[in-house]
Amino acid sequence: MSTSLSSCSSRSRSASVQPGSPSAASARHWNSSATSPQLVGVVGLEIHAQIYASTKLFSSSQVCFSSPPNSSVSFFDAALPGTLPVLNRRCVEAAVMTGLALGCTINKRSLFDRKHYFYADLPAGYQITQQRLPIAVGGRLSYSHLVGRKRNQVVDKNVRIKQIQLEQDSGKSLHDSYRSQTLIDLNRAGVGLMELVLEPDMSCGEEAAAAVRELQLILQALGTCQGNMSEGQLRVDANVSVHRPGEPLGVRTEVKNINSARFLARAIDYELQRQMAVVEGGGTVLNETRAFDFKSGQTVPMRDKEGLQDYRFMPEPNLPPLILYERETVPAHTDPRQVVLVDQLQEQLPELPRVTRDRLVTTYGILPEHSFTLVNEDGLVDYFVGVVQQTRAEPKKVIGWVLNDLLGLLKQQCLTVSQSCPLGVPLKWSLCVCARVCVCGEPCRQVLQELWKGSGKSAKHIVEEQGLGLMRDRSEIQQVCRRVIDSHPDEVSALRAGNKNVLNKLIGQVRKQTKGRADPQLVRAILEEELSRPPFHGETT
Ligand SMILES: Nc1ncnc2c1ncn2[C@@H]1O[C@H](COP(=O)(O)OP(=O)(O)OP(=O)(O)O)[C@@H](O)[C@H]1O
Ligand SMILES: [Mg+2]
Ligand SMILES: [Mg+2]
Repeated sequence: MSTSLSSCSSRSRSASVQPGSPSAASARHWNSSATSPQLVGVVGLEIHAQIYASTKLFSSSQVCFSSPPNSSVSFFDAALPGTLPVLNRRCVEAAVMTGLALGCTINKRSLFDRKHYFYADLPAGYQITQQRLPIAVGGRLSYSHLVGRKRNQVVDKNVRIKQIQLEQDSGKSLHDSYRSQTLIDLNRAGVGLMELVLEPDMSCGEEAAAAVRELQLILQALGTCQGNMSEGQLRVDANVSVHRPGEPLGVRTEVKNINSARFLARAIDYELQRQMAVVEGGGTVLNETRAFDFKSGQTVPMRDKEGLQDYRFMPEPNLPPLILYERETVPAHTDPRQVVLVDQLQEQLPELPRVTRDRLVTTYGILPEHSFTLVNEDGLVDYFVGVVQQTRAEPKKVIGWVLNDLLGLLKQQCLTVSQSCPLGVPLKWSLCVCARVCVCGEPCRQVLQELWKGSGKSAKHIVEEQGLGLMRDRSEIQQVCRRVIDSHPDEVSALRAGNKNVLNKLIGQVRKQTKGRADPQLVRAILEEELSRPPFHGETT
């Protein structure tokens, strides 16, 4: 196979080129030795985001992930004859907010349609969706991914959004292999979904995973979807094809219902490899629906979706067109409860993750890659900002402490910052104490570990009890500095020869020998002072 998928950066559309334009795709990828260009991957996603609402899209049944099977099913959800849909205002607002945040045009008039298919967990035999005229069109999802050996170079990319449509979720089929039965749970039937259809602007699994992670953050910031992929709140269908740049797009396969960003990347890259092998072997790719088997890491054809689907779309006769307004266009005497105002929702949009990251970098001078980690972890931005404000410690020190020590502990316990409440409050105070007393490093880690055990002792108490406070005694530190200088002759000569970077190594040694307690600023000052003196006779020059 002539194309490697180890990295998509060489084959992906770069930040400076308008995504999706044929010229962008044909501008590179030519194999200098070959007469025809190499095959490249094309990826387009359909993302189903479950709307964060207390009730379903067209009924008043509760939405609850963990309720007992079939305990939240209204007559309408079960498709009993004579029942009618009543549109949930909250779902409409969520779709409008999502569209606005992604720069879409909001259609002031949109329509509902029936999409028919036969499946046991779809009792009506059709799903209500928005095929002809969806609520939002156009728009763009900007995302970044970190590349480079240390993953510290930020590459910005864009993917165009074709449309966002409101639709119903289906029920769930639960397969009981022991009894050879399939059981149906209709709790999910009729839950509000936003289907976001993305244009085929991506070229590999890594890009698709980064785009989905960014969308997840945006939806969470908006509060329109909780975005928990493992609970199925965000499910992705990956459309994948290969072609030679300059030629029409290849036949796509659709890998259905992927519920983790990591699996999404793996499924797409596997599927690209598979299709490239087919095309290079002279075969043709079939337009089929496939599933990802995470155990084998392979995609396999789905038996139930063989052949071309005819959904027999028709207008939904029980729902009038959905009309949205701006404040100025609301007709007189309209019931305000029946009105969704687009301009009002626009004003209510919160700060989006991209803006938060930029703000963290400019306000606190932290590295861009650190701003990504802060924003990616639920509750960590507020935590970081709170600690900086309360301690007035240098943000660069706080970020080191938060990312290295706090996150390490949280990961061990499989917790997020928000979940660590009620520990959150004492933790914040412990950070304050640590920032004042011992700045960062090993002593802070010890304090945190003690607090985590829940002994009830305060951070200050632990610092005093274990003698973890910052060491500020000049003569004590000077002695350690001298010992370190004497035992590192090569480093000292390198420093004296002008290699200033070596100083950090010596500072590190002093901190190590004092178990991280020596005040780093004092250590630096003493080392510089000691090393500025002319060497004694016999000492390395
Ligand atoms: N050649 C291609 N290669 C990869 N992706 C493609 C290609 N052509 C279209 N796509 C992607 O396929 C998706 C099509 O989604 P859309 O909802 O319009 O139709 P569908 O998949 O036929 O319908 P359904 O909603 O029933 O799955 C889009 O995300 C689009 O970007
Ligand atoms: Mg679709
Ligand atoms: Mg599809």
